[in-house]
Amino acid sequence: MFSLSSTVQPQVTVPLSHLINAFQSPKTTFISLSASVSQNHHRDAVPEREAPSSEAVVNLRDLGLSELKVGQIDQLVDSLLPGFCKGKNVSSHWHTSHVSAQSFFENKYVFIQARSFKTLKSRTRRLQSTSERLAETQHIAPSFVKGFLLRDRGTDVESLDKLMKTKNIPEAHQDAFKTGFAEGFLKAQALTQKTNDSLRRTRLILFVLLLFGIYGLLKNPFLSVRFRTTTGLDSAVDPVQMKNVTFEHVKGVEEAKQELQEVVEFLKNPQKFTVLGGKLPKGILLVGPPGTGKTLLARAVAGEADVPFYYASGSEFDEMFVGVGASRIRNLFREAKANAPCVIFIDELDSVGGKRIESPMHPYSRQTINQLLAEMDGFKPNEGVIIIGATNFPEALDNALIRPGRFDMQVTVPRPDVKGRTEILKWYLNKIKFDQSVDPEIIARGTVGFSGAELENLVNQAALKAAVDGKEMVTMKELEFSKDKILMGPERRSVEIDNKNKTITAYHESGHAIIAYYTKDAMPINKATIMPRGPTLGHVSLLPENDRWNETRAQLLAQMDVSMGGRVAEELIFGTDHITTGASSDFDNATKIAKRMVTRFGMSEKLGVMTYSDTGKLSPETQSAIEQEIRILLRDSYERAKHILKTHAKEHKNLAEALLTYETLDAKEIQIVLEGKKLEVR
Ligand SMILES: Nc1ncnc2c1ncn2[C@@H]1O[C@H](COP(=O)(O)OP(=O)(O)OP(=O)(O)O)[C@@H](O)[C@H]1O
Ligand SMILES: [Zn+2]
Repeated sequence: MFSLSSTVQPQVTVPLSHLINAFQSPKTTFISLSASVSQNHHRDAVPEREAPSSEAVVNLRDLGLSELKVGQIDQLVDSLLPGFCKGKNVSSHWHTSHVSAQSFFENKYVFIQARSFKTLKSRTRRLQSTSERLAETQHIAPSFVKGFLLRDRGTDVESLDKLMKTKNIPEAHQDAFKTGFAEGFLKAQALTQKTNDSLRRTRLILFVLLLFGIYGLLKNPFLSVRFRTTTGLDSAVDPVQMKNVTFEHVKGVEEAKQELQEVVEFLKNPQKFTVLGGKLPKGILLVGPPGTGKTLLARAVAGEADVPFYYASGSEFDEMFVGVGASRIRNLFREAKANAPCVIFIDELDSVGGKRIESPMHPYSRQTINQLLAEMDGFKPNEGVIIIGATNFPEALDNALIRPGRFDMQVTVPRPDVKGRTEILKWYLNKIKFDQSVDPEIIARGTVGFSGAELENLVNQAALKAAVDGKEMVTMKELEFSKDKILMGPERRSVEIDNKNKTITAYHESGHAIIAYYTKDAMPINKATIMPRGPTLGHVSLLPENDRWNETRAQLLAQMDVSMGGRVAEELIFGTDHITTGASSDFDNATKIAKRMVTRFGMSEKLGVMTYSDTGKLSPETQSAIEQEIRILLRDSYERAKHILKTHAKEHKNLAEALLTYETLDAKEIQIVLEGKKLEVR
């Protein structure tokens, strides 16, 4: 690996003013846009309202009986009877004049009607259009208009009657005055009606929106959890039927599946177990690193037995409010017992059942644990409820929880081995389109330590990469790409690396590759690249044939030699004065191996088979003896690497040149180059 010790990360600096502009410009567009929208809206809305109106109508509209003003009456009179008011003193006492017993309608049409009447007819009429009403006025206006006039404004009607008297309107003009007055009133009514209608409509829309809002609030899982948190104690618990998840879906954890098989049998037929007097554990603890399929296994147990599955996460019970966590546990168990046989799964058990009794961050955790313990003690083993807990830190669990009668069965769910990884990769590859040349085992060999979830992610990322590149199928290239991305960070294609550095990197990486290729006990090469990725400028990846449970002395020495290859290449090709800092992580690696060989594996003749755990506490003599041994191992390794590179100088040069041309070479291509053949042009 050619590591980048002091690369300055490119930073994007944007002047503050640019940022402010960037924020303001969309804002202004938005404002101007919304302004234009509202203008349009007005442009549309105004004609609709104004359509049949004229100057007079606008004035008459104000003549709603409740707000009838003397000045306006004058205007009205003036517009209907021009010149009539001129020279006359307008009485300002009309409001207080004596109340006539009859309205002007009664006078005219001799229609006696009780005041304050309100009929359905009148209401419907109000909804009719103004023009229709105007046409009708001649015929039915008396009873209809009167309905409005008399509604509850009797005094005003009488005042109007009086007004005509005080204004001394001549007999001949009185009818015209009255008709004009009635027309104005009707138009005012029509307008008020329209406004009321739209108000009612708006209210209805707002109400419906509010209902939707509340519904959404309750449906949204995040909000509903919050909601439950605050409303308290009656959290709803819904089981999930897990018919579609079975043991078939969980790959590479055969032992765990076997152990859980008997739990499935028990759930399928609890009576069978009771008859024989067998006692099954109440709680099963799944222990393993994140993403290894613990949740999936618990689901599969419920799915295999075809029973309800209750999911809860430990952190859900962890409440700041007294009693809420405990009450949730109570609810969960009550529901489950009512639906036995079933599975309760508590993920992150450590966050509810951890040993943090007096922590101020979790003031009521003790209460919650106690409730959990009480519930677990509270039902009989044959009741048909199985509690499966999952944790990454079993050592953090409260001792009371792992006592017999509670979580008394532990099932380890480890990271998958090479066989398990191959199975998981095959399982997820079958869900996407992949090329026949894809060999899942090669990817499995290069992904030591990956969990099931990480392998699923690897396949998914490869599929995404293939889609982005416009490919029809996923090939090894995409799988390798996503593996490297997960392991070492994304490619840094944008970094401009000058030719000199590129050449150094090419020789450095080829150095590693040559040593790996010509050393008997080294791991086979998988790939060499000079593409910068994460903090490195290039790397060579090696693949163990199998997960290595044990390593031999020869294998450890070979690993050291391969590490040395990079620096040795720099020294041989560019000279001692031009060696670079790029080999630092190679030396870290080699030193670590040498140190473990001496202090832990008993592989140094001088220091024997003794282990030295805390080197700081050793005598100075022993310390220097250890250092001496480590140094010898490293020096010998360096010399071996030098020897190999000198012997294969030609191959070294060819490989470096091929890397400079192609950037990345896979195992086959490296072999072709090292055998002195020509690479096919890609
Ligand atoms: N052994 C496996 N076989 C198939 N798929 C797996 C396996 N392990 C993990 N996965 C995939 O990874 C996802 C996440 O795994 P899961 O949630 O079961 O892990 P977990 O061990 O419960 O993790 P955590 O400890 O973080 O809760 C699963 O939904 C599944 O898609
Ligand atoms: Zn290196």
